[in-house]
Amino acid sequence: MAMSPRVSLPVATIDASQRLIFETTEDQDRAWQIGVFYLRAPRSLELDKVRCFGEGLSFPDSPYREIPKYGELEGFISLENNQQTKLALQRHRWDEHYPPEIANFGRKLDEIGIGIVREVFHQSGIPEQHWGPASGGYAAGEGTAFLNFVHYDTREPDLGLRPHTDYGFVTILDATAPGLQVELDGSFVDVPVLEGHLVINFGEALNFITQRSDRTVSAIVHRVTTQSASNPVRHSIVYFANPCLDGYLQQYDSQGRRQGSSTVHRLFESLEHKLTEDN
Ligand SMILES: O=C(O)CCC(=O)C(=O)O
Ligand SMILES: [Fe+2]
Repeated sequence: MAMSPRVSLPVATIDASQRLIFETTEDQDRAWQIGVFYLRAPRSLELDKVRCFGEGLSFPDSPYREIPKYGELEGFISLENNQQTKLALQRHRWDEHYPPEIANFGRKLDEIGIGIVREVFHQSGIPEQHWGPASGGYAAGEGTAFLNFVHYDTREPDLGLRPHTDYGFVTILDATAPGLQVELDGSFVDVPVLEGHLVINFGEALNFITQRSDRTVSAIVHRVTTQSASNPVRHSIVYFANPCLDGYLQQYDSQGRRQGSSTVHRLFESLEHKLTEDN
């Protein structure tokens, strides 16, 4: 297979007060502009243990494969026309179906996700009283979130995951092997696994709610290359920070004036078709 160029991404950390810090303002500018960066993983996450849990799900006899489907988006799902197979659950079901340490891990990712979204709002100039309503509750600790455990079915010839942007605000990704690529200047480049770091990318809903503010973030197009049985096995832990799915998103400017809104359904529907339709 032809090698793709590798990208060098900005690196951020989360400080003790859950604020997102970049080494330089240029790094932060680039993260906002391209919509993706690395985040040093806080040690308290105990990623190794959570990775083990995810690996267990790829075995055919895993009891987690019996978790029922809740609608289209939750449960044990094999995505059509993609190799991606996943157990996906929204926050309000974590305690019912995940072991306590996994549900707690999800809540630690909630804190990170909220910290990142709040930093985006800080930079946007949107007055703080609007952050909750603008984000369908997410910035105020509501909204919803998915904690998904993903693997790639190498018996299928498809791409691991077709090119797409994520729907929500922020995606937090931990992957064990190469395969993720992002689109920069019209071509796909590899995002190497950086030990001890998560990959963060911004989604469409965050782009939408910052569009009329002082600082808009981009939602980056990304994909996962076709995984074959001879590749190192790619497992990933994916957390999606989302608005309440039945709610609204609001666009505010830095004067606190409402400039536009959308139902979450309307924004997400258009994106779903792009990912799974055969074309
Ligand atoms: O598995 C990965 O690395 C990427 C997953 C992803 O992009 C997604 O689920 O939206
Ligand atoms: Fe994605």
